[in-house]
Amino acid sequence: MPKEPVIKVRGVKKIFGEQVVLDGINLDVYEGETMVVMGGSGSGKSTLLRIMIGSIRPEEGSVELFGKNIVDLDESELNEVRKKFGILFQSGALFNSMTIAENVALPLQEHTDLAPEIIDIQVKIKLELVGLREHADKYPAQISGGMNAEIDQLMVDLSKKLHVTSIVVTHEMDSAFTIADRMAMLDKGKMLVVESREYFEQMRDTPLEQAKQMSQTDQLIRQFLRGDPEGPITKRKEDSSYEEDLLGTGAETLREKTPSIVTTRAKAIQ
Ligand SMILES: Nc1ncnc2c1ncn2[C@@H]1O[C@H](COP(=O)(O)OP(=O)(O)OP(=O)(O)O)[C@@H](O)[C@H]1O
Repeated sequence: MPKEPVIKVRGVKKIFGEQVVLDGINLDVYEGETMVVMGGSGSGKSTLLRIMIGSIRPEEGSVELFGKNIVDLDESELNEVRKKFGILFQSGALFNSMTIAENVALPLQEHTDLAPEIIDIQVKIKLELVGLREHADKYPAQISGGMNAEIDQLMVDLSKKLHVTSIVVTHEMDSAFTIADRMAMLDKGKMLVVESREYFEQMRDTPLEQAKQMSQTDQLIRQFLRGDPEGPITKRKEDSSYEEDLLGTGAETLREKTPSIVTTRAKAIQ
């Protein structure tokens, strides 16, 4: 594995309103590896991903993609960098009124000067790579059913064949363990741990008696991976007030604001 990462996140901090959603995040992703980002609901996974693709800017820190800090780029410079990577949404994000082949051709038509016959060939190659060449003229709705289970294997195959670098956010643990080379776990806006898949497998498979000797962090990771009802995550929830549990770190802020909201409403009623 080369020393320099293709994606280098350093000291990223993101604040929404008064809530610190990401706090000093560091992450390196190396060429050809699949990095799975995990974490509880609201831990900041989507926000981190959105910062990494330049769709939102952090208050602090840098994100280097292919050696370029994208945090300082303007929209047209960002679009140049964006040509080097793809974004796949859970829902597919395909144009439903266009065939599969037309969907794949679109970015090539929009962003390159390639002749139509070259684009045709490229589309066929791309579809063959993902096992969809025979479905080229179908519409997205005609092929979506039953494809989900194949996506994991597809990612593993493509990563091997093309040496693609991937960052995946998922809640599905089976999927995470199938595709990941390394995994990163976010917890309440902080990067808890970035480790090999084997490390996380070891955490997940540690028997309860042995797990009791582990650090709080390892026990938290173990509970998260196993989805166990008991453990440090549950304890933390039980120890927090209902308000904190409901509103997270924003609870304090909202509490401060509540009187003014109430006042405004009262005034409106009068
Ligand atoms: N545009 C926004 N404005 C205000 N708060 C936001 C915004 N986007 C995200 N947040 C808040 O930031 C926190 C982290 O959200 P984020 O969506 O990154 O979490 P997540 O780990 O992806 O969660 P999930 O697994 O539920 O999708 C949450 O408290 C969320 O409410």
